[in-house]
Amino acid sequence: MSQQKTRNEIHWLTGQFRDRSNESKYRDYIEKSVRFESRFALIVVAVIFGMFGITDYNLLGLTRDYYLLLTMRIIVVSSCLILAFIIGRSGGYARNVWLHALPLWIVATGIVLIVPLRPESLSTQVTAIVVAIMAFYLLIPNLLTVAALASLYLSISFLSAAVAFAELSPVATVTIGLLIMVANIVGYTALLRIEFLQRKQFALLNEEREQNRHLEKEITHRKSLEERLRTAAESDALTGVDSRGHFMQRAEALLQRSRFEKAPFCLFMIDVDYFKRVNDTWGHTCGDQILSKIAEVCQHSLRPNDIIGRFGGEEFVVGLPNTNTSEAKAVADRLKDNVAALTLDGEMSELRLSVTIGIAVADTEDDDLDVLITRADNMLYVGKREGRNRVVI
Ligand SMILES: Nc1nc2c(ncn2[C@@H]2O[C@H](COP(=O)(O)OP(=O)(O)OP(=O)(O)O)[C@@H](O)[C@H]2O)c(=O)[nH]1
Repeated sequence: MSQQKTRNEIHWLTGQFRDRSNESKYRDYIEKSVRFESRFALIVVAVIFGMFGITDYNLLGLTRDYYLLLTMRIIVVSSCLILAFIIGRSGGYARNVWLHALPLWIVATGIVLIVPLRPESLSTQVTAIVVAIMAFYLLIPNLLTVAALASLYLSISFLSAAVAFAELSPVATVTIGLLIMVANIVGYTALLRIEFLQRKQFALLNEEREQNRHLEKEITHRKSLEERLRTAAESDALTGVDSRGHFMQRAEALLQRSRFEKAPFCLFMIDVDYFKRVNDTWGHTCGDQILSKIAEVCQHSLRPNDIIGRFGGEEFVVGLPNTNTSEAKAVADRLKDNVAALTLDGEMSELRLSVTIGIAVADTEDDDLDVLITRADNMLYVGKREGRNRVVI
């Protein structure tokens, strides 16, 4: 936060960000509008500056001085128009600041050159100077430092030209000097304030964008965390089938629906035979791998609408909506055969696996999920007692 504060610090004298990269970003940000405004302002300045040629003619007639003034005005006007065109196309405010400074210096030189050619109209020119200083600061979009330097150049050159060519008295020199100074102070202060406020607004906008980006990242992170938590809660970590809790929820919903639709519903309890031996012989890690393989085989032996969950240990539970007794028997046989056909790699290739399956069919409206599970469990134990590797209904 304090790093951001330092980055957004504005120099009290220049009205620019102390941080160069931030200042450069700000100039890039305003470049488009500055280009447009500069072009517009330069065209207006060129037109006004050119129009004063009419007053030159009225005062001087077709004299040598008039032609000199006219030449100077044509140079200033065409320079402004050319620069307006260039700035409009490629006036990068961040890198080509000189391009924005150049018209100010050209216009300032043009104004100063009027003094030796029309010294008798000095009072009008003083007014024009004050207006020009204000325009430099406030109307022509520019950096405070650029505007201030050009204004200073205009002020000092004008005053020197006035003293040299218009034979100013010391009192008049001081009065005009003070007037120009005040114009500079007012212009400088006003532009400093504008620069300051605009950069503050830019900094606030950036802060807001940064916070939004941060928030978006946080939301994405939380969403993925939520998703991971949900998956972890809903599925069994080892086998990837439904966790017991999630299976119970889904099975309950399927059972209700079957009742509503008056459709049959079956439930399997599946238990891997002699799994303790597997663990004892090959170790728990191999036991885990085998369990997840069996779960995979079971899943692939079921139909898309059937659901399977891990009930605990080496026991799985399956819910079969829209399934009658004979269909359930067929599915269970297929599942049992697929497990029996399962071959493992390496040292365990000789190992033959089998499962015993107990089936319960929802008969009456009163058969709830727990009743079905108990009944399927009983069938499972019958199967175990009768020698395992079988399906019992
Ligand atoms: N590797 C592994 N073993 C498990 C896991 N959960 C339970 N078991 C083991 O499964 C075995 C179950 O043994 P028993 O309940 O005696 O049953 P069984 O040996 O399969 O014999 P029957 O079910 O009677 O055919 C135990 O040794 C448990 O430790 C598991 O997540 N991973």
